[in-house]
Amino acid sequence: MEALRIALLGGGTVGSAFYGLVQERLADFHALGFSPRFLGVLVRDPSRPRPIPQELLRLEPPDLREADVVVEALGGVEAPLRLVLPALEAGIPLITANKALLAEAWEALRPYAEEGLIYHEASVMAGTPALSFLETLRGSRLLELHGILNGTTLYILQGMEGGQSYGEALLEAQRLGYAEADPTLDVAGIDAAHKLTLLARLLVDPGFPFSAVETQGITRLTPEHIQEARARGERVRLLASLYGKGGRWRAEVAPRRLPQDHSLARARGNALLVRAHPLGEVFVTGPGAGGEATASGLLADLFRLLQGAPGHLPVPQAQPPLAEGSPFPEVG
Ligand SMILES: NC(=O)C1=CN([C@@H]2O[C@H](COP(=O)(O)OP(=O)(O)OC[C@H]3O[C@@H](n4cnc5c(N)ncnc54)[C@H](OP(=O)(O)O)[C@@H]3O)[C@@H](O)[C@H]2O)C=CC1
Ligand SMILES: N[C@@H](CC=O)C(=O)O
Repeated sequence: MEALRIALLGGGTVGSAFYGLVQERLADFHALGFSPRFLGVLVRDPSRPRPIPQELLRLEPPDLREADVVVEALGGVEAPLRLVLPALEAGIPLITANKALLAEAWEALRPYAEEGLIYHEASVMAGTPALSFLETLRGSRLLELHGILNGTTLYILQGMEGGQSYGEALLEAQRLGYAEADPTLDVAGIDAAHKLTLLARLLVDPGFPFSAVETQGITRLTPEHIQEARARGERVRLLASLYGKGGRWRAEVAPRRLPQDHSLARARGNALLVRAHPLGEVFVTGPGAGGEATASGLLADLFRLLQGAPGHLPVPQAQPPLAEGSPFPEVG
């Protein structure tokens, strides 16, 4: 049995769930010939209660170059970047759920992603296949993509449809561990824009800039918008859309009106709808936030790594759109 030394950065909602899931799935590691061992778990406040043994908690990161794999669930950009870069330089693979890091620090991380050292299934739609789903679609050319990529805003919009207030629904999403540490990232559409950037790099342009995503959130939506949509037989969802317009890719995050019987409107979880040539239309839906759902995505990546598969590779070169897309109407 080969030892597998894991350095875990972050022991919050996601990091704690990942630690627990590794313990629960020891038999699967053993079946692959590995015995996992945590070198340490980086946190800010070791006195906070969490389901990780106290002796593993670290205020300073363990030496990441002693790890076989670094799993990052800290959040933010600067702090994780400073920690993971030396490990990547040393050729140590990184598994991360941190879409902000990938979206905003791409210039530094791209060479390692192109080497296959970065695994990030959990960064988009948590454990529901989004990146692996889109990788298979590379056999076709993307025509357009529309996704519900943020669980917090979906939860808020569903709550408002059921008569909850915006504030109550947001608090509940935070309690469930769906929201970012700074929930402005969710409600202002920035988290969905981070995720859309990653999907664009995987499918249409390896250098797609985060700044190119036109982003609106749900903060100016009122209960009246939701009720008016319902009266018209529609639902409002925060959609992340990537489509061709005037020969260029447009990436937008905005609240959109969907017919209530549309697959995206009916989805209870996060969802991704893709039209591609010659494949046609494909749709995937499932949980896109929460500790366990995200830990499942991280663990899938760890198994992928142990079985010799590379990380998530950006598309090799930019591809112009084949056709004009048809985004859903915006609200208001
Ligand atoms: N929650 C979710 O549903 C999902 C989250 N993600 C991503 O996963 C990552 C983690 O999210 P989540 O677990 O929810 O966040 P939390 O805030 O619950 O956890 C963050 C963890 O990182 C630690 N931490 C943060 N900054 C530092 C630092 N500078 N130094 C040392 N420790 C630090 C915190 O320590 P302490 O506990 O002491 O405060 C905490 O343990 C984020 O990138 C998020 O976007 C991705 C998909 C879904
Ligand atoms: N805050 C995010 C967590 C998962 O990425 C969300 O609500 O979707």
